[in-house]
This record gives sequence, C-alpha cells and structure tokens, in this order.
Amino acid sequence: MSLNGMVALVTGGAQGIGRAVVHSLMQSSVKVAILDMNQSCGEKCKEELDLEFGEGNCTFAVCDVSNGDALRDAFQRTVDTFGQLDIVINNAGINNEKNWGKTIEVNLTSVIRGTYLALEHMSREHGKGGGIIINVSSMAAFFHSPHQPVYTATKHGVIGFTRAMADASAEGNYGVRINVVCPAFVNTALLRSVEREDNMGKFVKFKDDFKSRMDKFGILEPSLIAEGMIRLIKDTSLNGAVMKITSSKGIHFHTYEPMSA
Ligand SMILES: NC(=O)C1=CN([C@@H]2O[C@H](COP(=O)(O)OP(=O)(O)OC[C@H]3O[C@@H](n4cnc5c(N)ncnc54)[C@H](O)[C@@H]3O)[C@@H](O)[C@H]2O)C=CC1
Ligand SMILES: CCCCCC(=O)/C=C/[C@H]1[C@H](O)CC(=O)[C@@H]1CCCCCCC(=O)O
Repeated sequence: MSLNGMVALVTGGAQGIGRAVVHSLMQSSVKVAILDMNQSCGEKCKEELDLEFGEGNCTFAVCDVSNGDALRDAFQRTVDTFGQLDIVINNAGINNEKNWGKTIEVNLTSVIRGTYLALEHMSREHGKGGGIIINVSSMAAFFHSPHQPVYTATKHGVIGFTRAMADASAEGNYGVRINVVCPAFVNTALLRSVEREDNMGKFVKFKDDFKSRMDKFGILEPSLIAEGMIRLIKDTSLNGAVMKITSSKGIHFHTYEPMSA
C-alpha cells in the first residue's frame, strides 16, 4: 500500500515517538500536520523537516490537545491547508501523577476527542472517504507498577476505547481502521521525567523499582515505534489490533480470548 499523497495529523509530534513517526511518514511522501504544545520544539522540528523534505510538506501548530476547541480548529486547519485527511495519530501523552486530572485529560479524554474529530473528517458516515487512526497506549496497560497508577489507568482506557471504536467502525461501515500501539520503555524526554517529584508526587519514592525495570527490560528507540505504526497504517487487514513493542519480542500483537456465546 503506497502512502504517497496522503495527509496525516500527529499530536505531540514535535519530539520523541511523535517526531519519529512524522519523519517516517514524510519519507513515504505523506504531508503531515504536527500539533504540539511545545512551540520552540515544534518550530525547530518543522525547520529541520523543511530542510530535509522541502517546504510545504508539513505544518506545525501550537495546540494543547486538552483544549477541545483548539484541537477542533487544528483538525479543520489541516484539511483547509492540505485538502484532505487520511491518517490521524493520537500520540500526545504525559506522565504526571501529581496533577493526575491533567494526565487523564491529555492521555485519555484527548485521545477520545481526537478519534471523534478524525472520524468527522474521514468516516463514510460523514460522507468522507475513509482513513486510519492510531491511538498510543503503553505496555503499562499490561505490566503495572506502583510508580504510575493514573498513567496506567489512562493507557488501559485507550486500549478499551480503541477496540470498541474499531468494532463500531467495522459494524457501521465507517471505512476507518482504528488500531492501538503499546510500546515498552522508549528513549524520549517522557522517560526521563519519571525521577522528578513535580511529576510523580508521592509516587516518586518508587522510582528505583521503575528504573530497575528499565535496566531489566531495556530501552527502545523511537524509530522502532514509528516502524510499528507504519505497519499498522499499511496493513489493510488490521482494525482493532493491539500492537505491543518490546525489547524481547520486538513488534508483535496481543491476542484476546474470543467472546464466548
Ligand atoms: N517514552 C516511553 O517510554 C513511552 C511512551 N509512550 C507514549 O508515547 C506517547 C509519546 O510519548 P514520548 O514520545 O515518549 O514523549 P515526549 O515527551 O518525548 O513527547 C511527547 C510530546 O507531546 C507533547 N505534549 C504533551 N502534552 C501535550 C498536550 N496537552 N497537547 C499537545 N502536545 C502535548 C509534548 O510537548 C511532547 O512534544 C505518549 O502517549 C506516551 O504515553 C508509551 C509507552 C512508552
Ligand atoms: C512515563 C514513561 C513511560 C514509561 C513507559 C511505560 O509506558 C511503562 C511501562 C511500564 C509499567 O509502568 C511497569 C512496567 O513494567 C512497564 C514496562 C514493561 C515492559 C515489559 C517488556 C517485557 C518484554 O520485553 O517482553
């Protein structure tokens, strides 16, 4: 499946995993709208991508995904600029146990809102031509730790929501495939935030347990997560898939018991 000429929107695309998938998409000649709340990082990212791929192939907008109106405007501006929308990656995430309400807003509520907005612009229900959505969860949805209870809850939520929406899309003939990716530890700024009291609050005392898991399980590079996402986009048989990415098994899929009668 060629991605040439498609248009993607990536939240939290200025650095880390988001930035890696933006780069992979642009290597496949996809035009990309990068949304991020970090203005300096986003502008630097766009400058570098313009140099590598030429101007006009990506946009950057400052957008806090937890602001529903701002997110709606950013989706509309993407379609106004590039004329269509084919791929949406709800990637922006934080790990803040102190301000846990914000963590729910960014990691779960905004993924739900981003999915609904993506459907407004891509679903056959709305007279559009179809598309692909990837929501970013985590291996925290499979291995819990005392260090990040609310982060873990949001990542469980992202999987449940994505699987149910994938069923709704299939049953409702939306023409949109919706999948979820669950990386283990990845070498990004987010991972480095786990030692900070201002992020972790009282749970910071469990950081040594968390760090020893990092030593045990290893740390992945963002490019591997981007590779997994490109596979989710290109494999037209995948809808409701739960992709896990770990050091020991690489890119693989979680399987669930079939529903009994
Ligand atoms: N790094 C890791 O070990 C893992 C990360 N993940 C998930 O991958 C996703 C990306 O994380 P990383 O690349 O590691 O983090 P990162 O911190 O390197 O990048 C996240 C980007 O999202 C942006 N962002 C944060 N809150 C935002 C908001 N409200 N609105 C718009 N942009 C916002 C940040 O400015 C940043 O540029 C997150 O959902 C995270 O939970 C999942 C498993 C492991
Ligand atoms: C905020 C930084 C994000 C940290 C990455 C993440 O999402 C964490 C997940 C861990 C969870 O909180 C406790 C764990 O043990 C998780 C990681 C487990 C990875 C297991 C990989 C096993 C394998 O290689 O087969």
